[in-house]
Amino acid sequence: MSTRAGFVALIGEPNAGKSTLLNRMVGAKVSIVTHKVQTTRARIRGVAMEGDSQIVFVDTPGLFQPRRRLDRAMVAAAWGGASDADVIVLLIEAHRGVTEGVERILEGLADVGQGRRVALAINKIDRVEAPRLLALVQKMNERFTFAETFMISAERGHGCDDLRRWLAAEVPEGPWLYPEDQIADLPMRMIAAEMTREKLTLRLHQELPYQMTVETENWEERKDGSARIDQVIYVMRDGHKGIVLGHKGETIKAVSKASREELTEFLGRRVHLFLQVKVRPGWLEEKERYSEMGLEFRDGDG
Ligand SMILES: Nc1nc2c(ncn2[C@@H]2O[C@H](COP(=O)(O)OP(=O)(O)OP(=O)(O)O)[C@@H](O)[C@H]2O)c(=O)[nH]1
Repeated sequence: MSTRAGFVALIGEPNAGKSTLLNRMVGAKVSIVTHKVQTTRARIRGVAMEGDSQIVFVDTPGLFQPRRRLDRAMVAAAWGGASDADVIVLLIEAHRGVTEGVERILEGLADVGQGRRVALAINKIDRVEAPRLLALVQKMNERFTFAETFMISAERGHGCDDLRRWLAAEVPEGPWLYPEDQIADLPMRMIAAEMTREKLTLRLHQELPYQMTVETENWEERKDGSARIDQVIYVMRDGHKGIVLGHKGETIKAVSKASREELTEFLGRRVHLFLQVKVRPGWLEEKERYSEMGLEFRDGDG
């Protein structure tokens, strides 16, 4: 059996229906709530299995929420997740057509999308009549050479299976990136890590060592209905460790408490959260390796 696996960046304006589509693709409810903090990190939104293919969806936060001063470097960084992905899916809304936001994305694609597979998915087709839809398909394809165009309704499911099958065939041949038994709780692990990261960011402000990552190492469902979550905060240098721990461990304690409270509310049950800080000097190299796959920090994060 030859397996396939790869990264798919789902891009589109806010409200285009990315979350709805993702839930369809992944087949489970995945919602990321920590959008308060602007990071340019490509994070994993979910993993879909289709036949022998593993499709890992990443998103590119910050891309479509222009900041007051959005310089070139930030735009480039924000596109990072998309430019590292094997396939890009641009999601637009049928009834809104080529909006200003879509124009901006098309401009970005002219750079980033060159030489890579980009699919167009026109969503919310339930909201328009066929002639208007076809005109939009034509207009968009005149603007960019899409590898394929899909007309879908993420909410009702139309066209979603076709899109998933197409993506499954597009991702490169290779071993799966996640063990099958971890896929189900992967989004939750990511969300939990993101929550802790957010608390660290809020707590440390400018002091935050940007070369830092949080990983959920272990997630255990306990018989009493609570969850035990072990996370590791990786920093680059010993000095950073001190910053994260804080005076007498005050910072890490406060972060742990805040993150635990949010997780408890999010999960609707008791959470035991264990945080550890580890120095991982080799992380930068790993970071580069990972970012090739659209996985980790981009420079300019934070
Ligand atoms: N009519 C219609 N509405 C849809 C469809 N797909 C999504 N929606 C609605 O569009 C709205 C936005 O969907 P989301 O999935 O939250 O959009 P998003 O792109 O993830 O939005 P952000 O998180 O803001 O980036 C929701 O109210 C959905 O119910 C569709 O196929 N048809």
